[in-house]
Amino acid sequence: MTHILAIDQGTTSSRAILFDGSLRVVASAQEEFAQHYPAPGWVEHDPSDLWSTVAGTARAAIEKAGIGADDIAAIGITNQRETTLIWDRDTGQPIHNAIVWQDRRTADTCDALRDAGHEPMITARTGLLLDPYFSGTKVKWLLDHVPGARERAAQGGLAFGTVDCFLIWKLTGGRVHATDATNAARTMLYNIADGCWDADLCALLDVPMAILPDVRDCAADFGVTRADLFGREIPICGVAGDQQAATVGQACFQPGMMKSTYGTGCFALLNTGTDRVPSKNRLLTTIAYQLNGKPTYALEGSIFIAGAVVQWLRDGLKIIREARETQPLAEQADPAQEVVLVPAFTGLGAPYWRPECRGAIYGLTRNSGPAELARAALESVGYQTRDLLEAMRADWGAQADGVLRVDGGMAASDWAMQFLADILGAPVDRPVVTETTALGAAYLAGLQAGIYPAPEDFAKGWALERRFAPAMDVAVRDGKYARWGRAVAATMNV
Ligand SMILES: Nc1ncnc2c1ncn2[C@@H]1O[C@H](COP(=O)(O)OP(=O)(O)O)[C@@H](O)[C@H]1O
Ligand SMILES: O=P(O)(O)OC[C@H](O)CO
Repeated sequence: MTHILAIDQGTTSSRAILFDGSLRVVASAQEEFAQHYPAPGWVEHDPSDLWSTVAGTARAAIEKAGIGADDIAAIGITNQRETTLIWDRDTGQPIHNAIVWQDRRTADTCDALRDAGHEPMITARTGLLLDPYFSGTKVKWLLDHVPGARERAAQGGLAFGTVDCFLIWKLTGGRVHATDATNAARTMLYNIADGCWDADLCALLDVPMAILPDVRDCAADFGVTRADLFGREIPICGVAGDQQAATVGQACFQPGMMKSTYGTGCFALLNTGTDRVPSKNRLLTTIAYQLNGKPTYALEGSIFIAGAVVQWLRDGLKIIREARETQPLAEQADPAQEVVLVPAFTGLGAPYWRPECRGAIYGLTRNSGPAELARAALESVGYQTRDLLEAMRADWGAQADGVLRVDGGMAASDWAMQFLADILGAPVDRPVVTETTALGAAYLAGLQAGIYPAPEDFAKGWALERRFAPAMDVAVRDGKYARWGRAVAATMNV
């Protein structure tokens, strides 16, 4: 029993990756699933798609590896965060589609809570800002809108969970209703200072506490799978939200260490140790991981559009066929043109939090073409990251170690990573293993199962593939960043 199965349930696909006893990838499988947009700004997932792609990819990875369930010591789960499900405890049937983190349907509820003066209390207790992004208002929406849900919840017949919690329920055949502290921290119902569900917040959002799951450490006992799923009961030993799992996978265990993951969006986390740092610059305060009952905190900056801007070049503008074509295009771009793209396609996230904002392009000339747009798209990801790091520096001073560890699909772009280092004026480190999210989940499970070493020793195994050192002239960097700042300000004023 020397392998760990990591389940990574993401926004657009589910992945299963098998790691061996030395944390090497042995086999993996991935499956995309449908996105549902029932109304403008609404995003849903069919819970049966989440479950079938997880079960299917897990079985496929095991088969590819040519091992048996007996060789798997434990399962680690990592997941898209905040996405909200409610199901019937008796039948296991979800009462509605999952409401996805990107969904904006509860914007009015958030506005009403803000107008009533509740935001400072919510932020002080949860570390979050009032935004439809988080689960709390989505739970309220489901209970308010699904016929009979409130009555059934009052009788104790319903269970709420984020995706990890739903998968644990399904994997254990309804025997375990539990989540981990990192996922609980994204619900807007969990008090990160006291480490418990907050009765006042639940009352404010009209959420009966009987529907809430048990909250456990990231490396803990989450029960065993149904024997019929993989041929044997396998213990579930590790759980963390995907950005927190990436923080673990990047071995950012020391205060001051930072990672940024470039997938569809970009999420940067700065480890602040045992300090629960309140942000004065509209970042989130969250739990990076929780081991042995002790939370380690982080400041988080969340950007909703990163790799998605490259998808837009491909699927919207159709000026590239594949994401990697952005690199040669950016290299060809006319240095004299200063095209700036503000990719606020779904509003602006941290540190602006302007859900109503929409994207804009500045500085077009008759000579502007695909090359200049591709460069502006890649640059926009660097600028947005600098916005986050400026806010982190302001919140936490010079204690940050100044090096940014990167991962995610877009970290494959050398051009984007070099620009990132240039515009940050700081080194950007890309590790050998960029599947850090699954690695983090596997590590947490293996730690609990006793087959992986303590965090200090795991951190020694982190290997650098390439460091991108800043090479841009300081005056050029400052000029470009100032121009970005003016472009964002103009976009917010439209
Ligand atoms: N070589 C590349 N250059 C630029 N962007 C890339 C490159 N490779 C992948 N991407 C972008 O990375 C994203 C995919 O990363 P991934 O980590 O798989 O995302 P997610 O888990 O959010 O689906 C896509 O948005 C894609 O446009
Ligand atoms: O599924 P991803 O990788 O897009 O990550 C989504 C985040 O967890 C949302 O907070």
